[in-house]
Amino acid sequence: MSEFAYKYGFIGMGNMGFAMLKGLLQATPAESLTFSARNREKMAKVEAETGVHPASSNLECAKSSKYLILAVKPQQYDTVIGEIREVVSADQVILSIAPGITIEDLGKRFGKPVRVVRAMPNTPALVGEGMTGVSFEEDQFSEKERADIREFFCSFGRMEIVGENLMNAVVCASGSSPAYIYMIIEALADSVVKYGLPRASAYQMVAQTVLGSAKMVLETGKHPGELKDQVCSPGGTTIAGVSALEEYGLRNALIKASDACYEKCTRVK
Ligand SMILES: NC(=O)C1=CN([C@@H]2O[C@H](COP(=O)(O)OP(=O)(O)OC[C@H]3O[C@@H](n4cnc5c(N)ncnc54)[C@H](OP(=O)(O)O)[C@@H]3O)[C@@H](O)[C@H]2O)C=CC1
Ligand SMILES: O=C(O)[C@@H]1CCC=N1
Repeated sequence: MSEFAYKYGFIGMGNMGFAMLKGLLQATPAESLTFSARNREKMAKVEAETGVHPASSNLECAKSSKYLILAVKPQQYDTVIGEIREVVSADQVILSIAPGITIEDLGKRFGKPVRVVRAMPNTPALVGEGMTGVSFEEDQFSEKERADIREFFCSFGRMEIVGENLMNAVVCASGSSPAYIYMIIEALADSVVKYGLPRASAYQMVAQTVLGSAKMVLETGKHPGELKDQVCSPGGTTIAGVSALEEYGLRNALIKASDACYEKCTRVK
């Protein structure tokens, strides 16, 4: 019997905490989960929607959870750690999802031996299609804990273990990039509303196309360039569009987005 009342405890229940919680609930009973945040009204709403009981405080959440997920903004880390430091023990596992905060840095902030898993999930976790890059020192965790860590992240999508030196790149690849994809969906929809397609149809057609195209990459294993070529009939409509995208710098715009995102990761405090 575990000494902890809950298997997973979330501190912070905003966009990312809630997305992970909802995904997790597909595979985990509500009774094994808890959470804390600041706003009592919002917490009551989450409880009503999910059946997950909130803890009375961050301290209570930290004390009672085997796996403690820090789902607050990086700027809140020191406040939260200050509140929970005394009750966190090396028997627990801290899951940190903030960009730019290293495992070593987190250890220093706790000022005592803690075991940390550093991860970068994304909001599609809400619909079970998350993508999480995960980094941890394997030998610090038991076989059961490693299985639990995998089960946690897989409950709301795919996960891949990466070296910690690649975590900033993961932020660019999957943590932040859903925002870019939504911008592309919005812009592409605008571009066809211009030609008379009703807005609702435009979002549905474009979003389903993004979903289908992503599935093609994941399930055929073909190079994205090859899949693109299959759409481009010689002298056809698509190559005319592709040519315009090259002229206006789509590829370079995305590369520059990752440069800016990566650079920002190195400056998170
Ligand atoms: N949003 C995203 O796409 C992704 C975010 N992340 C990371 O996840 C973390 C959370 O981000 P996100 O969910 O977007 O942020 P939100 O602002 O949506 O949520 C933050 C949550 O933290 C709570 N909170 C703030 N201060 C405290 C405190 N002192 N004690 C307890 N709870 C507190 C807030 O509670 P209340 O509302 O009650 O004030 C809120 O529930 C960040 O580190 C972020 O970088 C990682 C990957 C993707
Ligand atoms: O924008 C941010 O800082 C967070 C981290 C990744 C996605 N959202």
